[in-house]
Amino acid sequence: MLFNSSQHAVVLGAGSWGTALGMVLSEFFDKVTLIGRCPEQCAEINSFHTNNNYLPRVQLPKNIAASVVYQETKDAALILFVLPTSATREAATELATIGIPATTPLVSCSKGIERGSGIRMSEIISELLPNNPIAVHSGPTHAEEVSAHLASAAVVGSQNLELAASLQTVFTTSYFRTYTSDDVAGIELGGALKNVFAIAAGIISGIGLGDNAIAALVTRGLAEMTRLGIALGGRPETFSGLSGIGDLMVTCYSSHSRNNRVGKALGSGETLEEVTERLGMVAEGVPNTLSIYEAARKHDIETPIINAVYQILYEEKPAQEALVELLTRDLKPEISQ
Ligand SMILES: NC(=O)C1=CN([C@@H]2O[C@H](COP(=O)(O)OP(=O)(O)OC[C@H]3O[C@@H](n4cnc5c(N)ncnc54)[C@H](O)[C@@H]3O)[C@@H](O)[C@H]2O)C=CC1
Ligand SMILES: O=C(CO)COP(=O)(O)O
Repeated sequence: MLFNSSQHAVVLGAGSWGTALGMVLSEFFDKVTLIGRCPEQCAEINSFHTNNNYLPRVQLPKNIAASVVYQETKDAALILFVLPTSATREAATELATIGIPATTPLVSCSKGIERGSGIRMSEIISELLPNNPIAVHSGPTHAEEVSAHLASAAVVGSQNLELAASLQTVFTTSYFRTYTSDDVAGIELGGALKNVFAIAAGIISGIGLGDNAIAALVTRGLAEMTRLGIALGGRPETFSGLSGIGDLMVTCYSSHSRNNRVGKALGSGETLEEVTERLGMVAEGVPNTLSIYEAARKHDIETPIINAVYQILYEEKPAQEALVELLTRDLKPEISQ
């Protein structure tokens, strides 16, 4: 076991998921520090043990503190990246500049791939901090439910098996169960790709279609996720697991999903600018529709649902028109790669 309870864990990101994961870690570690950006929000966490903008009505454990000072990472036994994917490179650069010990394990918990390079978050972190042990954590886990101690399961992935097993213990409580895997790419890609299908599910609700359409989307979305995910380096079986179909289902069906809410508002006629401004939190599917669409073109993979979401978000194609185009594509057998 690589960790003991007297150590200090640091979570980069004091938003909804950083706070909920901090709560999970606080059951193992004596001290957990959330690194945020806003001094007032950190003061609220330290004084009142609440984070009302992100998790209203949740009382945080007393051993969770918050700070805007990245230097707090220097004595951490474990550092989690729970930031919007657009902030991962900047945060990893900051840790490299501070000079954190090369032995500190780093865990990426964000869901997306980088625009331009098309690389995964753990690859960005390893590029900037090449000697630190690296892992990823993902699954069907909305912060609102985890912070309310509603039962959830996730998966931690690392090629370092001792690290994966140690993190499994740290990430397990009476309400949160964590499995292990060594398919780091597959885990990250499932989490990234499902965001686009969750926007599509929201659009379907927004334009007034029913349960049949969502079931078709989830099923064909899984086929598309698996096809593209394999091309980008994941293993097929991982997409049938918690970080694949598990996360796809929760975000396509749950009203907690920010991506789903973005899609629903778009389907109801709001503009992308209006809905993202109102949300006030990150919906990774919005930037990731661009990065994932570009990755699919680069690898020449057929992705009709991703293409439709891209056209609705970025080419002003009316959702109804995109839907008819999807339904009237060339006919084919159900099982085909
Ligand atoms: N909310 C959820 O239920 C889940 C979210 N995730 C993933 O976790 C990641 C973070 O999402 P949320 O916490 O939900 O987002 P959020 O929008 O609730 O919070 C993000 C936080 O990061 C802060 N931030 C941005 N740049 C920063 C920087 N450079 N340094 C420090 N803080 C910075 C923002 O100010 C904000 O407080 C995303 O990739 C998301 O897909 C994964 C599983 C569940
Ligand atoms: O990844 C998530 C749940 O597993 C969060 O999804 P949303 O960003 O759509 O809320």
